[in-house]
Amino acid sequence: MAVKAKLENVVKTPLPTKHGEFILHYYSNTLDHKEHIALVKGDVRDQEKVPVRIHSECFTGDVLGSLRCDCGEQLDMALNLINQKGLGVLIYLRQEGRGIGLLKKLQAYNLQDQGMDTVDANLHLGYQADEREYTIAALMLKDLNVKSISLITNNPEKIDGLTELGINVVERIPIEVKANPVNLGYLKTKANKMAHWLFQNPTKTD
Ligand SMILES: Nc1nc2c(ncn2[C@@H]2O[C@H](COP(=O)(O)OP(=O)(O)OP(=O)(O)O)[C@@H](O)[C@H]2O)c(=O)[nH]1
Ligand SMILES: [Zn+2]
Repeated sequence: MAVKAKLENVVKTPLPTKHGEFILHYYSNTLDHKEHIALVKGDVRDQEKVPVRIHSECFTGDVLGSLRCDCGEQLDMALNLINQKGLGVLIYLRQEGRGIGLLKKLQAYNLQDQGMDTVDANLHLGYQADEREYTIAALMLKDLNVKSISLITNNPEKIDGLTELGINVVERIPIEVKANPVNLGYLKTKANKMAHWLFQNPTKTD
């Protein structure tokens, strides 16, 4: 696929975090002009099977600790995993609400409180279940010169999307957090309607 967007690695700076030391790479781009970030651990250049997490922004989960979803815990888990391995990349993509934005996601939450699931709420608002795409993530991985990746995900669409964009995904690392009473229905919908690899270990179901 021909990608016309231009991406520039504008700033790199060390970032010590509670999960360990990373180098933060700030990117600008001509596709959506948003501030996408890569947190890089170790020298990933020309490496095979680099652990990569592509995290989609979730203000409510990542910043506020919302229990409605699994995003915040997945973010912590992914950074810990990459730190432990001493090598890897966490890409923080500004695709809030599976690409529909914060306002629409909050409206979707209200629809879910009226009985819709996370997929039907998106459809009701006039969107696809998932509006995300991964061109910018693929360009960032190309800029970082990783040869092949082990993608940290439960989402088959992410693997397909990146592969179509020319990223060599050679392995998957699961990232399943323990469900809580608030997000259990949401996670079951992701498993049943969005084909996420969740609840596959019988000891993890309710
Ligand atoms: N529209 C909408 N977006 C949501 C909802 N709950 C979480 N999100 C967003 O979903 C995105 C995260 O998607 P997930 O499906 O949890 O995870 P994923 O990144 O596709 O898959 P994994 O790699 O397996 O974690 C973030 O952008 C969240 O803001 C919801 O009910 N509706
Ligand atoms: Zn979330």
